[in-house]
Amino acid sequence: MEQLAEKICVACEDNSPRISDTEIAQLKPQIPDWEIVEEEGEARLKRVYKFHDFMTALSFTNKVGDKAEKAGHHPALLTEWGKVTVSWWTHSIGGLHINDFIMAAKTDKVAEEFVTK
Ligand SMILES: C[C@H](O)[C@H](O)[C@H]1CNC2=NC(N)=NC(=O)C2=N1
Repeated sequence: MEQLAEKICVACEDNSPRISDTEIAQLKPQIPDWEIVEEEGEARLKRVYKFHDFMTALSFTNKVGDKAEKAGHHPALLTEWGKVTVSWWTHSIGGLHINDFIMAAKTDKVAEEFVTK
């Protein structure tokens, strides 16, 4: 099974394909704690990470931000005391692309470096 967290985001254009239901069924088990939610009429991947304080949450946020900038694919990040809500979707196609699944898996890897609760 291809490991999502090891994959690299592909360039994404307006006409890139959304991820298929078959691919979602295959790949979702690698990111079990992520939910697929509908927001503003678009499917998004969303997960809340919990931390023991604000600065740890902020540090996690920055690390995810660095990964995003390097990958050229950017999440919505909501940093609060003790928690960060991360959402991934692909603006250019108004929904989910394989890149979002790759970045969700990479986000889980970043979280492994932190003490979460
Ligand atoms: C030109 C630039 O690469 C694009 O605008 C990228 C930037 N980061 C992005 N991030 C996300 N999540 N979706 C996009 O469609 C997207 N587009």
